[in-house]
Amino acid sequence: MIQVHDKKFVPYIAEEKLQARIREMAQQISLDLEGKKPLFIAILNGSFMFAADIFKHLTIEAEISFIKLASYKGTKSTGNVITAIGLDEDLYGRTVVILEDIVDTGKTLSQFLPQLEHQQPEKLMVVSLLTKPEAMTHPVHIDYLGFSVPNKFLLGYGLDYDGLGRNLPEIYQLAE
Ligand SMILES: O=P(O)(O)OC[C@H]1O[C@H](OP(=O)(O)OP(=O)(O)O)[C@H](O)[C@@H]1O
Ligand SMILES: Nc1nc2[nH]cnc2c(=O)[nH]1
Repeated sequence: MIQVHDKKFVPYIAEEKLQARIREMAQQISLDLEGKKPLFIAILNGSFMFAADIFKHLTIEAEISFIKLASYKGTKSTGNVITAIGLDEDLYGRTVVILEDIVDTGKTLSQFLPQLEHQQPEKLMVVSLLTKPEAMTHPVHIDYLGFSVPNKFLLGYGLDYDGLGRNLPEIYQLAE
């Protein structure tokens, strides 16, 4: 059990299990997108660790870029997604792969994906380490998923509680 600010969290996904799944996902993506020179777009802040780990296990030619979107404050979605750093790349005709740490309500991606579609990429795919099917109010198709998890607030491996906990190498769940 660990404490961050006022809340207690219990271990949920161990580092070895995370890393093994990420390697499998990278292998599958490499097989499927061979020769496509995909452009990966990681959504900051939360995805920085996942993006780095998955990207280094890819065995194909690929590019990566970053965009900053945010909607969470404390342990709740504000329902208001803001773009804090935009995207410079031209997506026309490209295979574009979004990297997310978590798709929770689906609000962030359901607002962001249409903006990308507008630029007419050849293909637009989503990779997410985590999703919470019970929380999804804005359905988002996930092409490559790490783990499906219950509707409880998670911490660690990029995911924060009011700015803290992102550095934890494993994932924790809010204690009952
Ligand atoms: O599906 P949703 O309910 O929209 O939630 C998913 C979003 O929430 C997290 O970002 P957050 O807004 O917490 O910002 P951060 O990545 O900077 O912590 C996560 O990285 C996703 O982008
Ligand atoms: N830290 C954290 N951020 C999130 N953003 C969307 N869902 C979550 C979650 O469960 N934990």
